[in-house]
Amino acid sequence: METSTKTDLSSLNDQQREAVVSEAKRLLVLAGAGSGKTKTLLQKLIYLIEEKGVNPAHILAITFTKNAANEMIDRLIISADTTGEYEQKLFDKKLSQTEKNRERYFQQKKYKWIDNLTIRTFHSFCYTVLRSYGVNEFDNKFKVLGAEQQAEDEEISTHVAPENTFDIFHKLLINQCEDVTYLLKLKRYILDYVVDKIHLRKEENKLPVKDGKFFTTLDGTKVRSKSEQYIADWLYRHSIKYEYEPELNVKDFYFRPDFYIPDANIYLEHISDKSFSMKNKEEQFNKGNLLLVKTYESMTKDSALFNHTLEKIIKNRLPANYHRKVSLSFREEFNSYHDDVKDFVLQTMRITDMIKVDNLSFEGILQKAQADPHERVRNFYELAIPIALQYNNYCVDKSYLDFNDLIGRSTSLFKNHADIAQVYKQRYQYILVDEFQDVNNIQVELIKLLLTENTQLFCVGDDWQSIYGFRGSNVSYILEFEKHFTNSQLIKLNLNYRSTQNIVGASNEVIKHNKFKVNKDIIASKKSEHKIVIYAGNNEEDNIHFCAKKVKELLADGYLHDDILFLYRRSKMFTPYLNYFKQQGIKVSGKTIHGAKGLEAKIVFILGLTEGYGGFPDIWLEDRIFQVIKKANHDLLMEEERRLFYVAITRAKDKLFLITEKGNESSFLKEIPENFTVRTSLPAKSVVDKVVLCQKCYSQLEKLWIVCPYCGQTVGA
Ligand SMILES: Nc1ncnc2c1ncn2[C@@H]1O[C@H](COP(=O)(O)OP(=O)(O)OP(=O)(O)O)[C@@H](O)[C@H]1O
Repeated sequence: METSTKTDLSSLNDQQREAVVSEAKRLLVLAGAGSGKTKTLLQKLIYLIEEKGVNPAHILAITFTKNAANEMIDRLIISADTTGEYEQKLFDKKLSQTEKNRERYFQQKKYKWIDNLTIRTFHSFCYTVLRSYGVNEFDNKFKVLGAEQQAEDEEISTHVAPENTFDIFHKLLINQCEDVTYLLKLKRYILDYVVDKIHLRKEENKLPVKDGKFFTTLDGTKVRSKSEQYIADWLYRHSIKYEYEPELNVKDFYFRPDFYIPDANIYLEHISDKSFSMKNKEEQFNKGNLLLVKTYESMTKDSALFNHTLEKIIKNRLPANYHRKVSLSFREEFNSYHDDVKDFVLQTMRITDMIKVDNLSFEGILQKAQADPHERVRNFYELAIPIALQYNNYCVDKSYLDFNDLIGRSTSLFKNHADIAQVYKQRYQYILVDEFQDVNNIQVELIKLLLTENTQLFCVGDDWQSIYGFRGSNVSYILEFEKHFTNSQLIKLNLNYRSTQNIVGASNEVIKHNKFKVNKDIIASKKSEHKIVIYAGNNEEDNIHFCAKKVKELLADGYLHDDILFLYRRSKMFTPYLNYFKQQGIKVSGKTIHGAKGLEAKIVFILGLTEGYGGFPDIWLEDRIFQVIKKANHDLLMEEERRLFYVAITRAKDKLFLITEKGNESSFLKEIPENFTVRTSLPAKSVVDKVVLCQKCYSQLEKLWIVCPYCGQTVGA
């Protein structure tokens, strides 16, 4: 097969070249950030076709995102296009993304050898497998669920399900709540663990407690103890009206008994070891000839017995014809708790996803959860698993496949139909996988089902950049590659072409704190002219002003808007920055760190380097609920957080700005030795504020600000 391009082995270093020409049937290229993994993989593709005469139709290259697949195709077209026109169009700001996609499509058709290659994401590959053969396993006229990813893939987007996953789960939950027992159990769960967060109470005494009342009853009343909550819930479930702590003055003084039940005309006091003596109050009841019933904490230990007691003392005193029918509905019950129900739905979706990624059984997980010592965990699964099972049935019924199903159904198709597997095994004699550190169990199973002894499997990845553990990826496939793919060859790439010495040095030092990794000595090919800048403002506003000021300076120094990239954990962190930048006429792009995988920029700002929620590290997956499915200890989760920080740092080519907050700095910042960094500060803002200047002079002054005009002190460059 003649390609119009030439393998440029001379542009590769020794290790990259060794990987490209290797004849190993199983090969892992284990590399550091910016060491040319993608470049090596592309050269391998070209080398196979051009030097080895491999028919492109026999090559399957798998990426994780549609963007990565497109980038691979773009780089192949650029290498084939001697006119340089395609590259120009690709970077032409006047062309829209749709126009660029169309151009890619035409170019791909023009170069037959590129068109004959299969360069796909795992999902789109499985999508075509199931469109062709799915009738043997499921239905080949299926629709795909999973909004964000679909948008990236034109082929899949033509068969998108008309509803989204969240709405399906939510709808199924509402239907399930027609069963009143389920409804009230769900409400109790949400009130306890989402609204009241009773499981966090011991550690966080700071939770807002109004007037000592902490526990929320099923009808939304705030009461003082779990036992009072139990009594109130019992009354609610039996549709018996009650007043909580009504004010009473019988004869001598005012006081508040725990409950009054008007239809039975009785007062109820629950006595715990914390209760004050009842003597004086009981006298008042006698004087007023009112009926008081007492329940005791010891009774609550056995809920069946306590129910029976309440039945006896309350129901027997209700009028014989007492019948207060209240029909409970999802809408009414959760009227004030929409967001909390949403959290429950999202958590149910997450565990459904985790169970499917690891190909586990839903019933098995329910059983395991029931043996958990914590009531919260047991209750969660008892409520969530029925919804997850209904979701699966619903998808079958509607012929929907979500992204896990696409892979799961393809693996079972290959397992159950050797003849179909054979078609693919024969077709793809070369399988190349990018970002191998991100594979999950079902993806590896799929790859294994496509291999014969003679297939060349070529994987590239960086264990230090594995950041999708929370979605089910399993870094051990790269760490223990040899165990999964015997007789494999390992080639390490350790020269970083992207970043300067300080950036590479800092990233090496940070990652050293991880134990679960392959050791690599990554060295920088570029010398450093700048240190990494750490800025700790007093608050977010300070940080926004600092970033705006720096961006203006960088633009004035000749950098382009496109050279500057802002990175953060969650998109909403960037919103206040963007708003201010817009006011200032600054255009910069921002990405979540997960979304910046594989990208690079001359200047990188990393926002939110603080401790705690939303900062670094933020070990949100450390919830006992997830541990039922996947054991993950604190140290391992911490390591993934550190890898996320590593990915962020290593996107920068020349200059790196780390933005934190005074007094609340991320512990990861301390892992960077001081000789790589410089700390900076803005001129004291209050000083600048006292000077009333026009905007133009203000920004001039900010830029040149060296000496405070009042005290003469140097306040910053
Ligand atoms: N042998 C080489 N000589 C010069 N430059 C190279 C070489 N190999 C790679 N590069 C350059 O280094 C940069 C990083 O390469 P590439 O994007 O392939 O790295 P990567 O390992 O996939 O990075 P990451 O995993 O961090 O996203 C690119 O700008 C690339 O052109």
